[in-house]
Amino acid sequence: MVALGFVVTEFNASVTDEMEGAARDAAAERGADVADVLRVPGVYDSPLAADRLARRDGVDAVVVVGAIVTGDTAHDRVIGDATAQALTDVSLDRDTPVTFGVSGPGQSGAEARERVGKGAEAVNAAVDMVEVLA
Ligand SMILES: Nc1c(NC[C@H](O)[C@H](O)[C@H](O)CO)[nH]c(=O)[nH]c1=O
Ligand SMILES: CC(=O)[C@@H](O)COP(=O)(O)O
Repeated sequence: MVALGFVVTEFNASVTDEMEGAARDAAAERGADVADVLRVPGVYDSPLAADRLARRDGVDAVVVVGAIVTGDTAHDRVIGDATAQALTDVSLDRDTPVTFGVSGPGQSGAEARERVGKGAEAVNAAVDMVEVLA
């Protein structure tokens, strides 16, 4: 059975709670175990938590769940770009799949609600990657 670590972000929690629920459903459908969950304040804070999970014995892949919404500045893009790169680095450094269940940037809160399936997509990608690399 594939063991997943989840990093779930609390910023925009009304959206990320739903994303986590869909991600858990997807894990159950794929027969994967959610072995560990770390909750962090926001997407920007997720790489260190992902790194910790990727180091843990028994975690085959890490799924990051979050939603970045647009404010008045380019802050959302800074968060998205920096985090995507950092999570890629964690995956390559730890030789462990780290999948990106993060919606945005460039979306409103309402648009984020239309994308709550991103967490489930990331679970499917994580299980696929573990199987491909086995
Ligand atoms: N604006 C969003 C954030 N901002 C918070 C950062 O992710 C981070 O927690 C803070 O800068 C402290 O390090 N986070 C999201 O997940 N989504 C956003 O839209
Ligand atoms: C992207 C956000 O939701 C927020 O943290 C930043 O908003 P702003 O660009 O208005 O500072």
